[in-house]
Amino acid sequence: MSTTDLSKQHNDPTFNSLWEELNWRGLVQVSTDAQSIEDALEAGPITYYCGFDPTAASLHLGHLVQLLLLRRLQLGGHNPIGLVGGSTGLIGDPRQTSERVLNSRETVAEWVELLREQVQRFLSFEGENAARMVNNLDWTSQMSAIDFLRDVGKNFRVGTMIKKDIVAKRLNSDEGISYTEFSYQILQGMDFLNLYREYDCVLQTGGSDQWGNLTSGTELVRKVEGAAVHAIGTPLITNSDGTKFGKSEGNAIWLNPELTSPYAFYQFWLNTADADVVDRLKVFTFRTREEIEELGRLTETEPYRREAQKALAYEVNTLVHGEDATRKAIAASAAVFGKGQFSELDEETLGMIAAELPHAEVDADQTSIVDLLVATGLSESKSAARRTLKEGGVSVNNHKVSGEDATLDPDDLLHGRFVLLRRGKKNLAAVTVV
Ligand SMILES: N[C@@H](Cc1ccc(O)cc1)C(=O)O
Repeated sequence: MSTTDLSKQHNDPTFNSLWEELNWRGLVQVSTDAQSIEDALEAGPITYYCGFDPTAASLHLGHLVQLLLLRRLQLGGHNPIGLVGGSTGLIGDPRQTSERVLNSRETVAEWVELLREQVQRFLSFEGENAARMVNNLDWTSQMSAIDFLRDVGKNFRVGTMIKKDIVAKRLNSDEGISYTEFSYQILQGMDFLNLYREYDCVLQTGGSDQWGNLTSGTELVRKVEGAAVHAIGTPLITNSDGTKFGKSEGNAIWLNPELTSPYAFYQFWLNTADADVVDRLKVFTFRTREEIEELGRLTETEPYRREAQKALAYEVNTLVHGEDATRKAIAASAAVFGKGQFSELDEETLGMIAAELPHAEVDADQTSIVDLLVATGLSESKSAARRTLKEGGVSVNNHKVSGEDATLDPDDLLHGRFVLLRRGKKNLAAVTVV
């Protein structure tokens, strides 16, 4: 990922407080005492943290809500701590469904480093409230089992632990829950205590599904230190039509451009439903209330212009992949929708497009358009392909071709290997010549 210029973002000065803005953006689903949090945020810089577990080689869209919340609080003058879960990643936060498979220590350590880089991009490490990165393996790897049970475990009541939402669900499932995953909440609680002691950290943020773990920390700090610390749980993002947010054809949308290309990422946001786009702008961009309300009005009066979706896709893509990648993604989208030239795109961008389309690999001597229409699946048969060609419904790189025996020109091979074939207005496929 490239570096984003974070200095361009700011909180909206029209709100009475940062807390009010977070609520307007719909970022607070659940929290410890709201008034105390608002007061603490107003009283002066506080230190807060959010943790990320290495369960994969990249963070995904669910994490982006947290990354941007970290950023919003830092823009408000507060001191962020980004935590990577070098130890918690070895244990596994219980999921509702089933026990996790343990990953090797090497894999977890590798992923920790990849995540650390991703988290860092959303924080500023300069100025008075410079961010800090920590790894919870640093305060757990040397701890003995005896110390853990005597010093930490004594503060946890099993009765309380089994009432936590996800633990309760797992306990009542056929599969049950291992002692390992059951202990997870103690580790996360210990993190908060440690960060409270070390850095005076008084707020933890996370998804609302983290509520059990968040309160494990606030309760531990209260018990051991007699201090009131806070937690904010953000809502799970849902699509208004009931489909799952953050997936494209069942696949997760990753922040790593090698796992989800900036082009696919841009498309994902561009496809946001009218009914959801205002909510997404609130959560995933730094647009002001006024700007978002205006985009909401445009969505109502002129939905076909998709101004809100374009603003959303532009901004989120820029936040995650940088301005240059976004410009290329926009040019690529224009070409895909027949409003721009494929020949103007660079090789990498064409590769991203090809990866998202029906696709055929052919030899250099296979130049018959009829054959290519069939190979890519754009036409069901050679006779169907001939018919479409005769009707003038086929284009190569957005240029109409005609004649049943049309063939590819060497010039048609973009960057020596890509051809974009279109049938009708909407059906696009890629051919790579190997
Ligand atoms: N449990 C969090 C990650 C986390 C780990 C350690 C912490 O101290 C905080 C958060 C999650 O799965 O998303």
